[in-house]
Amino acid sequence: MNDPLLTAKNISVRFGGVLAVNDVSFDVKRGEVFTLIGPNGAGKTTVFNLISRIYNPTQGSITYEGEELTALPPHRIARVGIARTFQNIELFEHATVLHNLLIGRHTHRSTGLFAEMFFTGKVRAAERAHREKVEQVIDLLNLQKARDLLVAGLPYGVRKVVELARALCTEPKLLLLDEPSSGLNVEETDDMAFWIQDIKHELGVTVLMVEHDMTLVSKVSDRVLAMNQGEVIAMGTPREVQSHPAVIEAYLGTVDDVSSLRRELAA
Ligand SMILES: Nc1ncnc2c1ncn2[C@@H]1O[C@H](COP(=O)(O)OP(=O)(O)OP(=O)(O)O)[C@@H](O)[C@H]1O
Repeated sequence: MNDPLLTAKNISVRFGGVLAVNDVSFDVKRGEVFTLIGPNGAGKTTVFNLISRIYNPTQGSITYEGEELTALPPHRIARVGIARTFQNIELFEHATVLHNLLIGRHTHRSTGLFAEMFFTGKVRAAERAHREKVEQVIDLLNLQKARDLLVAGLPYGVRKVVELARALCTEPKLLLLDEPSSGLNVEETDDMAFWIQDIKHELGVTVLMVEHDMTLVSKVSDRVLAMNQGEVIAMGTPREVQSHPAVIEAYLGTVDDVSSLRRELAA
């Protein structure tokens, strides 16, 4: 658990005149849930998008399993074992849950076009393996009842779990979760916390997430990094970070976030 899977060193990102991320360093250890928090505009999404290769850093380096991640084009990240979910769910709405999950397996396809056209033994065996993996994920996230339903007809909370399932079907080492609780009610957020803990304990997947809901953050995170105005202001356990004076100060003015912090501290 102490071995870093990902290391960000002195990363900065500038968008024109805005320094969105300013000299940020951290590492994510294998097997942990590492969470980025901070008020709006703190730079969390920008850091997240650097790791999922949507942006390039203006300065600094990010290594993943010892290799420079910033040299990798965005379409290659799934191949090295990085999967992500989106704040606004991105699924094929008019396909079933099962089909969405099978699509999530495409990074593991190693059979050629000729073999696929003639559905050779190798293709049949690969197809069976893909289905088995998908069924395992369906069982893990308790999606049996939804497996043959169209995504378009599912409640929002279930779609969020399907998106998580699709990311897991790629068999990631690092799972990037972009605000997993956004749009969920309290009960669904509790379920999400349960799935994240299960993913960590059952599958040993390392999780890096951006999250606003402090209850979820406290429940699932091993370590938390707090940012404000592009800079790191605190890092440590959820409790250490939430009671850090710089964090409390950064949240002042965003009343909802402060009350949520206080509720957590009082708990
Ligand atoms: N593509 C972009 N072009 C220009 N400025 C950007 C871009 N993306 C982010 N920014 C700016 O960078 C800063 C950090 O934004 P970022 O979205 O990373 O913050 P955040 O912590 O994720 O906020 P939120 O919680 O509101 O999503 C903000 O000032 C934002 O306006």
